[in-house]
Amino acid sequence: MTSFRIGHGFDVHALVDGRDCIIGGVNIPHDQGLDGHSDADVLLHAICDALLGAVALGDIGKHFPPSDMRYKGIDSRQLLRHVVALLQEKGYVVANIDATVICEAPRLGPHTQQMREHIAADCQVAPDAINVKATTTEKLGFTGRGEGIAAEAVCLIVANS
Ligand SMILES: Nc1ccn([C@@H]2O[C@H](COP(=O)(O)O)[C@@H](O)[C@H]2O)c(=O)n1
Ligand SMILES: C[C@@]1(CO)OP(=O)(O)OP(=O)(O)OC[C@H]1O
Repeated sequence: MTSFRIGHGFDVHALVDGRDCIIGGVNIPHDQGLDGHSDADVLLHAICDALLGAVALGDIGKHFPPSDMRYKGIDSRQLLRHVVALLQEKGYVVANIDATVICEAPRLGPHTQQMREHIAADCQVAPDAINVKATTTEKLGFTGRGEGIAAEAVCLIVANS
């Protein structure tokens, strides 16, 4: 019988002056960027947590501690590729991922296709196995006030044998 597992991830990073706004591996033009120990790619972090959750391997902070200087400023695509390798060691491959980025600004619609292509390449799947959505919170809450950006992701993984 084919073995499937699901996972869920959620992440938030603050919007601050003087940082790049990197989401889904795309550097998006914006007057502020995301703060963090790494490049603070909130979408890729939610996806890493979903994949780690699916194989019961904890979370991103366990594998890449923010106290470890090896991860300072790291491109989160490297973290995602490492997580996918861990999945493969456990005998699983990605079936599909669906994710939502939550922010008032910047507008993400023009960039979601490129995000999908990056995520698909890093997960070694076709782009149509990856979906990236964007929503505002109608100016409500910390995302609505532009204080930060949140992302959620769910994934399905399948045993590769
Ligand atoms: N940062 C964002 C937020 C939203 N979008 C797109 O706008 C649509 C409407 O957003 P609502 O919050 O009013 O539902 C949404 O479906 C996205 O396509 C965006 O591009 N960037
Ligand atoms: C990605 C890591 C890497 O040190 O740092 P941050 O960029 O601070 O991101 P976070 O989503 O808080 O996850 C923790 C860390 O694993």
